Amino acid sequence: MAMDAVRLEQRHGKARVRVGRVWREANGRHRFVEWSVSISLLSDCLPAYTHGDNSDIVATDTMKNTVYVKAKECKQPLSVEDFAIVLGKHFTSFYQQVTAAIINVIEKPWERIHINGQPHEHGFKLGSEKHTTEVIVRKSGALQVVSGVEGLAVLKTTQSGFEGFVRDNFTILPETRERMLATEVTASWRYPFETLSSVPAKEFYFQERYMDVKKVLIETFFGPAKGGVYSPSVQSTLYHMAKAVLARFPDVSSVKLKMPNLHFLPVNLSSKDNPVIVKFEDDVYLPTDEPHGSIEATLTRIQSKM
Ligand SMILES: O=c1[nH]c(=O)c2[nH]c(=O)[nH]c2[nH]1
Repeated sequence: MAMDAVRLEQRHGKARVRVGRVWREANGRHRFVEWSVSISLLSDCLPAYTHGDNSDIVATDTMKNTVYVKAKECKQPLSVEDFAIVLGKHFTSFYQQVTAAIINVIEKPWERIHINGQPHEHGFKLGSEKHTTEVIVRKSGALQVVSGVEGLAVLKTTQSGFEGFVRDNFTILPETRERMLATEVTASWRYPFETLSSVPAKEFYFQERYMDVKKVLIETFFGPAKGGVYSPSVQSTLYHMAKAVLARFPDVSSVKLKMPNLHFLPVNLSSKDNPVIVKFEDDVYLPTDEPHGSIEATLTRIQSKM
């Protein structure tokens, strides 16, 4: 049977290239990062798919090696975004057939250890949430930079409720103004820079922005240290968090938040003989993350240019 005409869309790359990089400062202090780098190249290499002709293929093994070469060449500490840009520039300028490079980097949260309040010269411990980025570099110099945080687990023991939702024959969830609220935030935010040359030259620009965005997300989730802030739903809290980021940072053009609702269920225990073994009084909960609510939204500035 003759086949209809087909269209082939393709990309190839190397996923999860792990690299650690130490920078040794003259004063004895070491800087350290651990990255997991994923590369995807867009290139005109259709003959490899259709005719077994690999002559235009950049080997994914070569892409892996490039990560180590570029890590070595970076003589100063840099952010995941800047490293992704270095790689993206390389692949799109070095290879004639590569039209775009999509680079994802996840940084492991190694944090400098403190001994008796003193920052250690070369000791680190693993923290929790991870700094992520996705950078797309095109041969033309067009650029897209998205930064993010992954695994930011937060919980508050009160100041959360859920009322006024649809009730039907299948609904058993009681309305409440008193519950726990727990989530593991995955956030990503997009910068308005559209070309390589418009990226701010300021050292650690992306790293600082990452710290600042995280701070705003956390402060908005919790509210003031005394009293906090009431959350009528995960949706509402998510929206306020995203809005706070856009309001505070003119150089962020959109924010995407994923906030699973990690339920803490009230515990009531009874038996045939003993109707009240444990009565729930906002004190004993069953933590569960399966199933969980899945709530996500993207908030975009309408005028996204600075
Ligand atoms: O904040 C919440 N949003 C929901 O959409 C939802 N659905 C649900 O069962 N509990 C909750 N809580």
